[in-house]
Amino acid sequence: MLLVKNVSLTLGRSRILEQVHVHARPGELCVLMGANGAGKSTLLRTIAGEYMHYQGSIALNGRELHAIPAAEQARQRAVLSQHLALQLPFTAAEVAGMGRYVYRGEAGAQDKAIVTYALRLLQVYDLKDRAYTTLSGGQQQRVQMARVLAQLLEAPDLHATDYTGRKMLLLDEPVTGMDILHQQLSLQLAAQLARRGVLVLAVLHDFQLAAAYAQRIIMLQQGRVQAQGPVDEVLTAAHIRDCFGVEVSVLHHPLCAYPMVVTNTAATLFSSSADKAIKVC
Ligand SMILES: Nc1ncnc2c1ncn2[C@@H]1O[C@H](COP(=O)(O)OP(=O)(O)OP(=O)(O)O)[C@@H](O)[C@H]1O
Repeated sequence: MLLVKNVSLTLGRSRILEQVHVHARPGELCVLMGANGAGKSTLLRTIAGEYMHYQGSIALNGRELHAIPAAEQARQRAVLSQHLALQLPFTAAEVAGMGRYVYRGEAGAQDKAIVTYALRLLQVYDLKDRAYTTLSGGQQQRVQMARVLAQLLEAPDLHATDYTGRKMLLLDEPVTGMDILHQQLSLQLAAQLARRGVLVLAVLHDFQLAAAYAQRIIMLQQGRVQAQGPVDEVLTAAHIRDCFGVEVSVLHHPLCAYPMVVTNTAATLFSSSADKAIKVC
């Protein structure tokens, strides 16, 4: 269980998170949503132990983050950060293999089997010997997903282990740059991990993907939680208008049980004077 209670965070001179209160249970795929700059990545990074000067409380299974040694935290959770820049000429397999560093220095046979399994699941095994820097953006993102999967798994089989209460996966915009097939594949993997007891917290911008895969959505606005709860309760036209300033309709999906968010293109975002200014530019 992850319990974030009244967490506030200041970076530089700016208050980025304000009295944030969220919780997530093992086995849940929770999605963090909100406009650019709302504080999603900062919240994820704070939970990942990157900003330890937070005020309030962050507890994992009843233990305050401050009390969990960094090495233990690294074995409990895997983090996919936004905009990972790697300049050194590592191969794709070496990058995925970095996920195993938290367990031991030298990669043993089991580590190699897990890395191979993760690369195959993300369909990048055939790229394993390529220099990571020469891969396309979407391919790099799939290798990064393989890295966090390799960090999380205890066996080269997604279904072999029950991770309940032991593992947390933090994903910051995991499907950015991926094509539609690999977006679905990556989120299905995250959902499978959740079914094996992993607590998954993912930042997503796409309402459709959030509706399809989340059990709960947490919507942030200017560093505060604007809404959190089941998909149907949070993905409403009113919450989306408040958080994003966009008029949408929320419809019933004709085939699936989740809601469908469509933008109302008739509602213009520009006043006529702003419109003129754009044309002049
Ligand atoms: N190290 C920092 N120092 C000062 N301000 C920061 C720092 N990191 C982030 N911020 C500010 O905190 C706010 C929230 O940033 P954050 O990256 O968490 O937003 P986000 O919701 O993830 O946005 P996006 O959707 O654009 O990724 C932004 O205004 C950002 O400029």
